[in-house]
Amino acid sequence: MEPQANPPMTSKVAALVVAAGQGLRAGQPLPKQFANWRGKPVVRHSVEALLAAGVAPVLVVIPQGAEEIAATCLTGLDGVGFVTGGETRQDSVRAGLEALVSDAPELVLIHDAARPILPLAVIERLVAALALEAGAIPVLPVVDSLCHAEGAVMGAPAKREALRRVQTPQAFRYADILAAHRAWTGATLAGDDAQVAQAHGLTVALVDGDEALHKLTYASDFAPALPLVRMGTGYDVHRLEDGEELWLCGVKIEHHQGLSGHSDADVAIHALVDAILGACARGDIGQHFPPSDPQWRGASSDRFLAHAVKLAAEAGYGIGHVDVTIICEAPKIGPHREAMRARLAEVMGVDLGLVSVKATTTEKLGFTGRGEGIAAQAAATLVRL
Ligand SMILES: Nc1ccn([C@@H]2O[C@H](COP(=O)(O)OP(=O)(O)OP(=O)(O)O)[C@@H](O)[C@H]2O)c(=O)n1
Ligand SMILES: C[C@](O)(CO)[C@H](O)COP(=O)(O)O
Repeated sequence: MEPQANPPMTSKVAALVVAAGQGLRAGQPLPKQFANWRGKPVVRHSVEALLAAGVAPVLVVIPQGAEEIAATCLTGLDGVGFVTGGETRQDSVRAGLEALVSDAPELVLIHDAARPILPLAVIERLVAALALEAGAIPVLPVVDSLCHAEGAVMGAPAKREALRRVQTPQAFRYADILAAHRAWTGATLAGDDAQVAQAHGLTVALVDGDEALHKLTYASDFAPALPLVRMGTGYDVHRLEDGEELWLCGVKIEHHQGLSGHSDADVAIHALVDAILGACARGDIGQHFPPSDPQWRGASSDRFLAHAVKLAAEAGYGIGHVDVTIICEAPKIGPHREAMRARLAEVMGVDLGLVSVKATTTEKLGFTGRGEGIAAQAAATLVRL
């Protein structure tokens, strides 16, 4: 028989979603499969994906006594049934397979509820592979080098080229995997259903997995998703006075007056610091470096900028770009622009191309127009590291 390249998803494919664990490592207030993740209960994500793929029935294997919470998590979904699981994952899968006996589907997908994102393409690859083999599993290559551990020291190196990370769903011809589970006599538990199948003499095909199938295991997996890009703005004003130095964007400029105020009164850096702090929601410059604190009197503003970049990095972000606008009648900023860009880039540790410095006047209007002070505004984008 010719192998079917891309068989249509029909009711010949059933699914077991194993959701009977305790989720202890995830440290959630309730078993992780019922906890909320990216807007809905963990288990609901993959059940919806299976139903949308045309898989039926979808049996969800749940802990003893969890019918109510499971029903709440999956409310409104047709074609879903519940089965009580066992003490181990293997027991839970076995219970689910036995519950499918009367349906006797041709194929079955066995999936961890703890892997919420289930791409349709993976399901299609698995089902296609079952045209040739009794089982199929999604796998990913290993990117790190590998070694065995001998206590706290390194044992023999392992060849990563020959190894794969195994995900779920794992797909099988139903009759074969049921027989394999029934026949399991291993002294220890199998790592997954593919190992049960292999022990029964079945051949298991490898298909491409997907990083999106990541298994939620630890509390950190439940942390809110950080946006890819964040944006902040800053604005500052300092008074021009006789007898003061003029520092703008970390560059000292010869001028008949200088700016007075917090630190070296580098109004442009202050606006930029607030833009970066704003982008990572870490308050403003005055919170981190209070003007009342004598240690900042006359201090170089470079250190505030370096600190803001460090706080952004601690929040998981690097500088995407910065754009500073200096608002004054004098001095002329143009002759200093490149030195300013270079200094900001150096302090922030970023490429020059990510730094923009601009200037404008207010047509002699207002305090900047009258030369009483200089204002600056800044925008910064942060990108997830
Ligand atoms: N007796 C069990 C144990 C696990 N599972 C399911 O198997 C999947 C993979 O297991 P794992 O991530 O280890 O989940 P838990 O066993 O719940 O986690 P922990 O070990 O942290 O308690 C999960 O969807 C889990 O609900 C199950 O159905 N029955
Ligand atoms: C089935 C599995 O998800 C495949 O990678 C994995 O073996 C489950 O292991 P766990 O220890 O039950 O999380």
